Amino acid sequence: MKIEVKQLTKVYKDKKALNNISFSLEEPKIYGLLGRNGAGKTTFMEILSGHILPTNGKILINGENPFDNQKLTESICLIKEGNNFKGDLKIKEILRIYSYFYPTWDQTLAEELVSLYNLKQNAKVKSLSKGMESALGIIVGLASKAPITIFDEPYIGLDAAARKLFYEILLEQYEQEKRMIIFSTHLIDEVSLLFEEVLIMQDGKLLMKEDTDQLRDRTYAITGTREAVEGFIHDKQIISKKGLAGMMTAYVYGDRKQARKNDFQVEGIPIQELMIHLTEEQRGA
Ligand SMILES: Nc1ncnc2c1ncn2[C@@H]1O[C@H](COP(=O)(O)OP(=O)(O)OP(=O)(O)O)[C@@H](O)[C@H]1O
Repeated sequence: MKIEVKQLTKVYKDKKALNNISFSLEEPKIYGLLGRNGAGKTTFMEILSGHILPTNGKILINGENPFDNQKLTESICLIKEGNNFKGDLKIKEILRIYSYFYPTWDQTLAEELVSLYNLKQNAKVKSLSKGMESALGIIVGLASKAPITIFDEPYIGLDAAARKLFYEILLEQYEQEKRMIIFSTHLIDEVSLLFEEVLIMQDGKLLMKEDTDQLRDRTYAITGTREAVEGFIHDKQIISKKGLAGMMTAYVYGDRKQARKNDFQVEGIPIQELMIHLTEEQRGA
């Protein structure tokens, strides 16, 4: 699948939720779509899924507009934070409905996951706890095997063990058959190892789109005495710096070999930290 985002803008009354963004996604990868509250992530995913129209610009999937386009929407599965399913339906009915909708649906996987998550096929959605309802969303997203599967903060109420199970199955399924998975979450530390590429949004703009390994290679954290670190970073591009009791840690762009030569303590920067500091840097600018 090829997703082309061209000068995409969405305005709600006086709020520009998306502000003229352009990029493309071509490979079956696990993409992390990150950003602070209100950055525009959900709006982007809703347009991509063909649920809402942009104000200006467009998204093309394999050259076509996803809005009102069943041929395309049966290749896209969006699992939202909540309210994915009608309350009066039973779990087994939901699985049946989705099996009709998605040509790639895997009923065996769906049933396996229903029992792994201890759900009852005859239970109605309205009788489920928040976590159970999230589990059902995850099951549908995984079993859809849709070539574009989108999870928008899909696990409200799910405990840590249930989330871990989700990551494991997601990865296992992805390894068996690669597809485009777009994953938006605020629990970045937990999932960042799954991401092959990250997209960071800020105030309706795309701040960064980069391969995770490359991002890890071109950023690092150094710690040392304040004087030594200040001396080292004065000609470097800095993401942030923080001093405490005569010591300092700085997040830096560049090749970490030079820092190693200087006997600093050198480490990678967790993606969550990067996201926080990049979006702060931008806000302050
Ligand atoms: N239906 C709507 N009507 C009016 N404003 C909206 C609507 N949907 C979103 N917005 C506004 O557009 C902006 C982007 O919202 P969006 O939900 O896309 O952000 P987000 O990155 O998904 O945020 P979060 O991480 O909090 O879910 C916000 O300022 C939000 O208030």
